[in-house]
Amino acid sequence: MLMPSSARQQSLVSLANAGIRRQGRWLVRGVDLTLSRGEIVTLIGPNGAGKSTTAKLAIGVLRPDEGSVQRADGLAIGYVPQKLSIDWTMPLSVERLMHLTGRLAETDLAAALEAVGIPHLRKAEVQHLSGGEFQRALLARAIARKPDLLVLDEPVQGVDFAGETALYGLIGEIRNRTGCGILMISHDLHMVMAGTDTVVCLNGHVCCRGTPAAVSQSDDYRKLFGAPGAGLALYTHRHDHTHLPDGRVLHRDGSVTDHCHPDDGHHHGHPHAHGIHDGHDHHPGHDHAHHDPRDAGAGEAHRHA
Ligand SMILES: Nc1ncnc2c1ncn2[C@@H]1O[C@H](COP(=O)(O)OP(=O)(O)OP(=O)(O)O)[C@@H](O)[C@H]1O
Repeated sequence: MLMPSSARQQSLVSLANAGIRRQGRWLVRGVDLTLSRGEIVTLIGPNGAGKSTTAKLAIGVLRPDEGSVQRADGLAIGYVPQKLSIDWTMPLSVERLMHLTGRLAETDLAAALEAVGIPHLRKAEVQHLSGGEFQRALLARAIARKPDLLVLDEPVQGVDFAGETALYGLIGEIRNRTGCGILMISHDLHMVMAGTDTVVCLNGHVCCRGTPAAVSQSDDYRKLFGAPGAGLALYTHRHDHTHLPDGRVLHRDGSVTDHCHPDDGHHHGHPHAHGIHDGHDHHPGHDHAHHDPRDAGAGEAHRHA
């Protein structure tokens, strides 16, 4: 599934004026959306805006009552739903969770757990996993079948800010490595991963769309979320250095120092991103106090031990 450059623009799924009506009410209507190989599209919108419904339309769980949905022939889909119907009173290992949606070859199961960084949790009980570990297990299950299209409904739910960054990094890596297209759902723009190509803001209909930065500036987005969108600086800033596992810092010019430089674009009061582009790894001794990025002028305070 490596991505030849010619295949990059291949459309995987396309919704045209799609709508779903239930009990006399349109849950979503007039949705136009195209997702290509190698692309990350994130649906945002308030509760009940129709994000999950739109994702279900895209993967074919729901058929449109209006408009059309086209999928590439033989499209393999990996889906991580928002909610799972699991009997939490029954013991369930990660390995069995992986097989629940269909028997997996041993090599694919092992490779998927390795890819999401939890091979050691193979026999662990799902009930005992942390939020981040559980999301990784679900991601492993979805990628084990080598999907062309990965649909992730709130993949960072129950995960703290640092875990969220790591998960988004992982999702970006999966996209880069496999070339799959990714349709993600988030509640709000501040949760959107840095590598998102297009944000589609839903509120029963498509209220606006564009790059994360463009959407943050749109009047429709601001009306809907009542936020100034200042937090989007968070997603556009790129680090020019990487924290090595031993705590030292590798700079873009190849030099290695014990600490960050004050002008590294990484310090107090500086709008700051963690994303798939920045190669920024967290490590002990690098403390972060995250402000709510929806606050105007929000940044991130760092304390380097
Ligand atoms: N089968 C159904 N019958 C009737 N109404 C439904 C059905 N499925 C969903 N809805 C309603 O459609 C609306 C959109 O639901 P959906 O789950 O797509 O929203 P969402 O944007 O994903 O919300 P959230 O952020 O809360 O997960 C909601 O008001 C929901 O109650």
